Amino acid sequence: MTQSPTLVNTSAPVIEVRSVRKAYGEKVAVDDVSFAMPPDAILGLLGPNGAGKTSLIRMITTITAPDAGEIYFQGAPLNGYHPTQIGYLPEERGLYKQMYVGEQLLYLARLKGLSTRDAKSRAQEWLAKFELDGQWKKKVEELSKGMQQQVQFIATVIHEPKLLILDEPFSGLDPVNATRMRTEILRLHAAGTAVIFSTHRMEQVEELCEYIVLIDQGRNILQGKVRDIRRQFIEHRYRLTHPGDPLPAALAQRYELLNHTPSTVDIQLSEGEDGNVLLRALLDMGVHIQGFQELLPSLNEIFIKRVTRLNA
Ligand SMILES: Nc1ncnc2c1ncn2[C@@H]1O[C@H](COP(=O)(O)OP(=O)(O)OP(=O)(O)O)[C@@H](O)[C@H]1O
Repeated sequence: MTQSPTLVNTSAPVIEVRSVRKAYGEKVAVDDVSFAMPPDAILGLLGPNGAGKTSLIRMITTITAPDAGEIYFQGAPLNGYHPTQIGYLPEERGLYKQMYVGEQLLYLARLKGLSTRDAKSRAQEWLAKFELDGQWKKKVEELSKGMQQQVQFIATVIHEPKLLILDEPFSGLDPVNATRMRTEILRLHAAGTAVIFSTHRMEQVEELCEYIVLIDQGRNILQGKVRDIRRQFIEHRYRLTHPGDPLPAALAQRYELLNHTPSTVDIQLSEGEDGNVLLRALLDMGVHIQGFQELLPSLNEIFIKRVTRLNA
């Protein structure tokens, strides 16, 4: 039964997961996971296959309940009202293939508490945004896979949820439609919607997410701001871009050089050595510097490093 909203604390984390555990028989899928998601954040929920991400999302959306621990939504214990504040696009798409697109959107929007009138006008508006306005009377099975995905995205956002949970939202979309969906997600976020974004595509996470939670084998192994995490994994490496002339021999004698290309080389410093001192040394050696940049590890490198280290 849907419960009425409890007191909403808009400065509280939109979702707070406290020591949550979930097992399926002997298999512990989520093991003592805790994190708090700042209001209006875009948070990347990451982890290798089988890490427990879907199990966690299913608890946040109240599809299943934790065996232990608590989940809070805007400061209140998760209850039957909260699903109306959440939009979830699961990785397995789940539209009724035989239903007409318009009818389906109205049905799903009504389930989320919209009046028929609002549901209809919003469905028409959203379909027009995705250039699907001619599809109202088509059966879902008559649409391409990418179009079905866009219709399901519309069903996920039509009730203007406070929290959007998107599992691989861009998979199967061509670049134009992926860009269109990304624009709509960012527009919703700018209007105050918090987003949990689950994907294996790290470049998308770097582009969209300010925060990440990384889970592996059911446990939360890394969390925080992407910027801070990248700094934590800093490797004291600098990329020099030069015109392609041979580099002075003294450079290779003094420093470890990596990843040569005709016009770049990465220079490894040891811990405690200063990038500014390196820059000065390059100038003193007469190197023609076209570019000089500290290399921060990518999320992909951090993911592989953390996950393989723990599984070794
Ligand atoms: N209904 C279930 N019954 C038994 N085991 C399950 C069930 N659902 C998930 N599991 C197991 O729990 C673990 C976590 O699965 P989950 O689907 O949450 O991972 P995931 O991080 O979403 O993986 P992926 O990235 O591959 O989608 C896996 O070992 C999986 O086999």
